Amino acid sequence: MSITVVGASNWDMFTYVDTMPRVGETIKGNDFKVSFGGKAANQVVQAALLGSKCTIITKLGDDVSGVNTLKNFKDKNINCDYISIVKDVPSGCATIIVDKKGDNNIIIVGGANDKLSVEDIENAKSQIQNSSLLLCQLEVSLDVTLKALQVAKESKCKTILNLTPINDKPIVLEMLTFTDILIVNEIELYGIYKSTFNSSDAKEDESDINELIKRGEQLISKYNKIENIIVTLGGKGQLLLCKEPKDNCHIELKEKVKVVDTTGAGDSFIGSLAHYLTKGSPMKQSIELASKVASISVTRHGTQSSYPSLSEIN
Ligand SMILES: Nc1ncnc2c1ncn2[C@@H]1O[C@H](COP(=O)(O)OP(=O)(O)OP(=O)(O)O)[C@@H](O)[C@H]1O
Repeated sequence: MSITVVGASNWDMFTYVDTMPRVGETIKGNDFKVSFGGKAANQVVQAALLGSKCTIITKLGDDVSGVNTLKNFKDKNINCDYISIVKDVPSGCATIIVDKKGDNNIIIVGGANDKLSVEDIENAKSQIQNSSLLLCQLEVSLDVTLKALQVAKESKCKTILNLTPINDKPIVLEMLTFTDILIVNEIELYGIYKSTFNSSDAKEDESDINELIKRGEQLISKYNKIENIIVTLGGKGQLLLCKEPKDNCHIELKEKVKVVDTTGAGDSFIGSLAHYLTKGSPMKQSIELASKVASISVTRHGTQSSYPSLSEIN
């Protein structure tokens, strides 16, 4: 029972300022923090913290952040056999400037993540096909993600696609023909609905649950392979959409928590969901358990640093 995650690892650098610098201006900042990021990295770390046997297929640069990221994966007992180090290329990184109002400017450099190739997936074919679950997002080249999903579906390995960052290229629609479980937030659901049905439909109310269910149902009947669509709704829980509309449900959060920082909550939820599904829990129960983990993560600062481990879940 193992999980393989394909995608990006990043080094997130946060600089805190009173006000954003203007072009050409040099200012003094108030604080600086670094943290591990990248959706694939976050998701695999959360699943591993809960005790799953995990592998990540990713690329790192030949630099200090690459060394630290590799150590972080090893410390979490994640299989690093399919991580390669790229010479003369930086590790993926995000420079995030946050002002005192909480507004931010973000610059993402793909670096080594952009070097992950279809050939890397071919080399990891047996790893993917011997896994119970493959987890992908859209942060690396889209042909790499498509290849990973295709390789998985040549075997019994289940596939989860987290459709973020949303992308309207036709290759993304092709991915949905190799996806068992699709995970989106409200905005991503509307995005994929529009590109699937070529629709410029004006009604796009992200808070209208019935409207979200309607769009999800149309998507699930369009793509035969998809068994479930899960729509994450932040503090409002999740929607679970199934092949049989009578099984659709809105899973509300069991208890209210004191929210400190929701960064990376989506990845905590997905990594946990992968963990509970591979342990054999039914879908609805897996969502409830994963939601509990993600709601602990929002009560703490940071991304991976906010993720609870098994011993903290009661
Ligand atoms: N305010 C909150 N209170 C409790 N739990 C929350 C809250 N916000 C998020 N969560 C938990 O985290 C899960 C994922 O959150 P969200 O819907 O914001 O994902 P996302 O939009 O994909 O987020 P991200 O920006 O992290 O990618 C939710 O389904 C829920 O379980």
